[in-house]
Amino acid sequence: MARIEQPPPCPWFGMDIGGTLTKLVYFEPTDLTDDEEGEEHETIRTIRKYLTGNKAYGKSGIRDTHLEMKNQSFDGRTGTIHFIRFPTAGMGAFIELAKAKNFPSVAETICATGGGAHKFEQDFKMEVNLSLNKLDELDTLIKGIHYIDRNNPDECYYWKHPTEPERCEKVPFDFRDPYPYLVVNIGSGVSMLAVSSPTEYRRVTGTSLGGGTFLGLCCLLTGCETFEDAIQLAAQGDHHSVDKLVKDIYGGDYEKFHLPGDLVASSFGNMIYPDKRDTVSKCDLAKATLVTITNNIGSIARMSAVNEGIERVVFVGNFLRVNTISMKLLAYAMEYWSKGAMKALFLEHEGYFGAVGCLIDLVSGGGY
Ligand SMILES: Nc1ncnc2c1ncn2[C@@H]1O[C@H](COP(=O)(O)OP(=O)(O)OP(=O)(O)O)[C@@H](O)[C@H]1O
Ligand SMILES: CC(C)(CO)[C@@H](O)C(=O)NCCC(=O)O
Repeated sequence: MARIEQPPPCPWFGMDIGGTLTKLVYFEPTDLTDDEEGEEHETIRTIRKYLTGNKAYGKSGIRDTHLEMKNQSFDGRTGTIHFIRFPTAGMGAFIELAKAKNFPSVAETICATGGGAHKFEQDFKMEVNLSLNKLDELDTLIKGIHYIDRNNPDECYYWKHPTEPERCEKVPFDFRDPYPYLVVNIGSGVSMLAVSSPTEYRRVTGTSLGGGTFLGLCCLLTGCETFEDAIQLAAQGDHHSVDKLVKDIYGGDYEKFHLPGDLVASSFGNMIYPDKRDTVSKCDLAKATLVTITNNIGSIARMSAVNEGIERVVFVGNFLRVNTISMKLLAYAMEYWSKGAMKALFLEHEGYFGAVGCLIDLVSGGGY
């Protein structure tokens, strides 16, 4: 049953504590009158100024200013939603900051989702005396997708001509009547959900070969340290020398079953040969890792969509951040293997939907 209550007083946050990244969304009221600003609790003012005045927080916190949503209205208040992320490994420092900024004097509870809402619940209680109102990560993901899509006209898009660099373009997609659709959430691991209405969905399947696998393998194979570096290496690499292709096995196409010679027959299959291992570069290994993980996800997504009788597949999650290579690969693979029947769709706010779903739950008293 929906819980319909008044939202608590500001500040309003939603937090998604994932296996790799924590996503924090913050609603900044922008309609405060001078009087209200004067009366604002000092701690709220400090938090507001700190969060909205910076783009970087400590060593690894980032505010994604390009995603900011202005003129959002909740409970008679108008304001801006801000999008902030930091590595979950830094949760200790975040808890310290909440303590230092005296957060518990203005909020007793934070709405939180993701595995970390469970894992860190006791730490929040013991260290800062904050209770976590735990929400399910997939419920909030769907809620967040529906809220943002309805409130940001340019949210949904697809890639047209994904394999032709000169003609390839990002095209807006009208997502007003999307049901049924499949959500493929590529985080550390991958969850796939069949969504049949604004309130009904089912987790169809998942795979542990996800964004965490890409980054973990890249760190091992190339010595890189960050996701951004891994993606940059991949952008300069060529996977064809790492993978064994159909033409490496057939000498050309496998005609009977229409498998073109350039198709990957065996990911990393050429790395069994010492001479090939000696000639591949770090960039090639990064690209091969990216292509392997992406194609595997695309393949499971396509089979799940076929099983569910679904044609629209929406890919989200931070694995797609600054990662047009994977988006274009997914766009091509979905279209090619479904003979044009399926479409790969993408959303601008990539990894933030769970955190937004939490915020919406908070401000709507669970009744949204
Ligand atoms: N700055 C970054 N640091 C680390 N990983 C990043 C970064 N940017 C993008 N990524 C990619 O995003 C993935 C994490 O995505 P996301 O935040 O959606 O998942 P999560 O919530 O941490 O994981 P899960 O949902 O499985 O608990 C990483 O595994 C990595 O592939
Ligand atoms: C465990 C979660 C749901 C945490 O977000 C995610 O990482 C995931 O869906 N992993 C894949 C698990 C599997 O279905 O094999």
